[in-house]
Amino acid sequence: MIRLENVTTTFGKGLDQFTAVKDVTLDIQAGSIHGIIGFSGAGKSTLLRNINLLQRPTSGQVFVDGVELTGLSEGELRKQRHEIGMIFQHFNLLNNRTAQQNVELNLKFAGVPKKQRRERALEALSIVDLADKASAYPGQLSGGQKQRISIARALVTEPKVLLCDEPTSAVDPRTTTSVLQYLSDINASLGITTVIVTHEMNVIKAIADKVSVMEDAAVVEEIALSSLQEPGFEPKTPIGRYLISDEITLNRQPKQAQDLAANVTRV
Ligand SMILES: Nc1ncnc2c1ncn2[C@@H]1O[C@H](COP(=O)(O)OP(=O)(O)OP(=O)(O)O)[C@@H](O)[C@H]1O
Repeated sequence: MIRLENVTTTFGKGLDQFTAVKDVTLDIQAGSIHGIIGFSGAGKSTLLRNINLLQRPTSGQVFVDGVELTGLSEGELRKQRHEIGMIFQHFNLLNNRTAQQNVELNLKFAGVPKKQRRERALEALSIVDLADKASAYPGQLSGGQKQRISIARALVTEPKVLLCDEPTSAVDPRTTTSVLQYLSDINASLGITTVIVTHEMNVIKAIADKVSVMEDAAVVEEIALSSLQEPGFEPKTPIGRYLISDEITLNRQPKQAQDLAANVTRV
């Protein structure tokens, strides 16, 4: 569904030039949840933003659902971006618009007639159980609720791909579980290919099928979460081993989000 070929992204010029993503080739399967993990500054967010060309790579190719985004004109790219939703650490909601208006904006940008926007926005809000907060302003909502509004906004154009940039970094642990549960449910029910950037291994262990480990702008290792259950399995790289063993959650099952569901309080 998503293929990056030899993607490199540099910032600045001359002596100030800095490579944030170095020659990354990556395949992400349709319908999967794919994590990108690494320490601060490893290049995770830049790589994620390379997928929808929010950050255009300096070189290399990006394919989403068979379309080479790096080969499109700006106009074609704008259309294609409706296939790719995105959520952010700090939600990026407009504070002077209601939840519903925030969600409707994406439909407006997608050229959906006004009459249909209200109904579709309410449908998207009901996926995250927030139809009753349609008239609330972001300032009246909790962090978890704001992230759910931003998930509804991302889903409203019925994208095939959902990009999540540190979606749980600004919320508390219980809300983290709730947000991950919604992302997991949405992936399962709508089949949306989901890519999650995080520096928290417990997020990856809870929700991802595979994880790309980044270090110094490169993807140094890819780990299928199911392999953590194989006796004797060890990540190949020191950073992979560190990240996997970093958390006190080593004995957790991948896809444990379902197991956690029983204890989740929706917030
Ligand atoms: N627009 C930009 N201009 C210049 N440098 C940038 C820009 N965006 C990112 N960088 C640099 O590229 C490197 C990678 O940044 P990026 O945000 O992708 O890392 P990250 O792994 O997501 O880090 P974090 O976990 O702290 O968000 C950093 O050193 C950052 O300062």
